[in-house]
Amino acid sequence: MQNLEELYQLVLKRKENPKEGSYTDYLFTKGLDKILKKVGEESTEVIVASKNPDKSELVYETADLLYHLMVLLVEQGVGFDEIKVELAKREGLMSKTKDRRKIQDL
Ligand SMILES: N=c1c2ncn([C@@H]3O[C@H](COP(=O)(O)OP(=O)(O)OP(=O)(O)O)[C@@H](O)[C@H]3O)c2ncn1[C@@H]1O[C@H](COP(=O)(O)O)[C@@H](O)[C@H]1O
Repeated sequence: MQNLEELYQLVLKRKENPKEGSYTDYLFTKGLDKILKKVGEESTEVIVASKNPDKSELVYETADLLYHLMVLLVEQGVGFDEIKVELAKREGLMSKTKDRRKIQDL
């Protein structure tokens, strides 16, 4: 089982060492426009799946979207750590916002 960072690292490995028959390699070979098309398609599929009472479809489509997002980040040279740093910054911002709300509520 992979976590998201491990998936990113695997995709990065495919970019650095292309493997014949690999779907990831196929996407990198096709290039940015193809990757963007897939991200668009998978995003739409997440939206459609969200309307379905069966949540397993949403889980499946979310996994597809996350994979294609990892491919996009690697293609664009964005490191996984950059996303972690951005999320960490927001954590700080969110707690400050909550603190401000608490003060306003007094
Ligand atoms: N997580 C994924 C993953 N999620 C989805 N997909 C592929 O994404 C494609 C999405 O299906 P679609 O029907 O939308 O697309 P398609 O018709 O197959 O192809 P397109 O021509 O439309 O691109 C399928 O071919 C899936 O196999 C993935 N392919 C690979 N991974 C991970 O990447 C790793 C490396 O995979 P390879 O690069 O193939 O070795 C794997 O071990 C997995 O962990």
